[in-house]
Amino acid sequence: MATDSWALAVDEQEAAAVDSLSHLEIKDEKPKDVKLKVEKPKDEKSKPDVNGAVKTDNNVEKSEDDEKEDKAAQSLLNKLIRSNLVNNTNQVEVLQRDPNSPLYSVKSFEELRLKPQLLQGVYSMGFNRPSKIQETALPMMLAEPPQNLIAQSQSGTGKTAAFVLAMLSRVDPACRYPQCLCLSPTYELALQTGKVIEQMGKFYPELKLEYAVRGNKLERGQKISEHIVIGTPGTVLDWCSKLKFIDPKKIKVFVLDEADVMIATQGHQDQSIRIQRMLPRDCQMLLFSATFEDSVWKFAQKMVPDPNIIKLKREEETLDTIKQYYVLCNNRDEKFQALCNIYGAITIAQAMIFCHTKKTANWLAAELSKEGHQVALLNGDMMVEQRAAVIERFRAGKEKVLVTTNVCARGIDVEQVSVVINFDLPVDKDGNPDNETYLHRIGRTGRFGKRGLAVNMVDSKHSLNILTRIQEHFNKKIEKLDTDDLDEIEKIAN
Ligand SMILES: Nc1ncnc2c1ncn2[C@@H]1O[C@H](COP(=O)(O)OP(=O)(O)OP(=O)(O)O)[C@@H](O)[C@H]1O
Repeated sequence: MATDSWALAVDEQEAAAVDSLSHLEIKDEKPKDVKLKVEKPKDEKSKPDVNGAVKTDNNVEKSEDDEKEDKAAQSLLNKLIRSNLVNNTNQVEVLQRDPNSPLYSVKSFEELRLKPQLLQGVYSMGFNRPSKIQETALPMMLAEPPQNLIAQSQSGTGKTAAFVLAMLSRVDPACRYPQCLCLSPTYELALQTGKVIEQMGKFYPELKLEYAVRGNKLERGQKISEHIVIGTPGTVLDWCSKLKFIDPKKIKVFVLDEADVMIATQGHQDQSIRIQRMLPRDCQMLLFSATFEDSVWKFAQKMVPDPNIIKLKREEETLDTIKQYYVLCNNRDEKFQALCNIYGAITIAQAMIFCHTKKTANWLAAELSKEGHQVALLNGDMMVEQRAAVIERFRAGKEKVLVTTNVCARGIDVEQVSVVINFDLPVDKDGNPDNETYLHRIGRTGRFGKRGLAVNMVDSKHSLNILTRIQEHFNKKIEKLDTDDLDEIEKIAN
């Protein structure tokens, strides 16, 4: 990788996000600081929290920006802690624009007839064969004439790698202007995708990439010669319209990534639509989302005319292999005592403990540490990179207990964790049982049908009512456990 904007070594990923920005002029900020910031939309009223800490206390009513920050932070966290594909055995659902044309799917990257330098890039990333979603999405994205695509599949199933490969395949390096434009909801997510472009394009040094992100100030009147531009909607819109750094009429591929995160901010939706309207009719439009609720679908339809649609359902989680218990307590201290009794009676390899607020999580982590446990704490005040580091340590077994609020740990797979303790039961913002979160905390996918143990702490009539409703919802008995009876606790472990 010979150029300044591409000069990244694959094995120096951590330094890469900073390095890749080193050519950018960041006003009033050292480039090193920039990486840690969570991008705020331009219209946001300034908050005291300028260090990018993502405030995510569960019991605080969320503004639109908070919602978006949660989603964007979660998405970034997932990317930072993931090194492999998330496996999925579900069938891909395909809706073709032209149902009469044959549906191609590939089992190898060779079948795609990629340029050799791209195939080399793919293999150098350790990809042996296309992921489930890639099998169908890649032939569609690379077909001639180009076809539009809306694709939805869970985080970690290979969407980013797929559209990056599509963009790299379509670029003509001889034409020194932007031909592919990719929108990401935040600065950090744009950098993450940029890294994938850089890795996959490692053996294609003629291709150049530019980041259209806040802080990258180019000279007025300048035209960008890089082939691929990745950025956030506000800056990309400025570059396409007011500043005219990019000629949108020359864009051949337009990617909108993380549509579900994007739509959490009305401003971003509007900007994305305005950008889309500037593009030529024959521009290939590709939209990706990890989830597909109605709002995402409506937005997707506005953005992508005549699309093919690909969906890959999440693998179903089930409670079938989980033993569920509840413990009756009167207050927080009794809950803590019950927890200590459980730890005293059975050997727990690794456990995750969920609290409702970060205050409780902080308190509980401190108390457990005093008892001599090695405790990891995920707290809503931590920056995403710090959270990722905590999760990595926990995964590596450096700590045996992870105390967290839900917001910090949503979507983190807990395969190796056999015990989950709901120190507080999951409730939504109206105080009703949050069944989905309950399932995600303790459920196991069929394939990993390992046995697990879940203990729910109940400390009031209200929480007993929540528990009863959760039990009814899943139609699975949650047994009462007397934590003063050591023999009884021992039995549950067998
Ligand atoms: N064909 C493949 N073979 C092996 N690993 C792959 C393949 N495709 C992608 N990966 C790896 O799997 C992980 C997830 O891929 P990717 O980031 O593309 O998923 P995603 O669906 O875009 O996730 P998100 O929704 O979080 O952006 C990454 O570590 C990526 O390098």
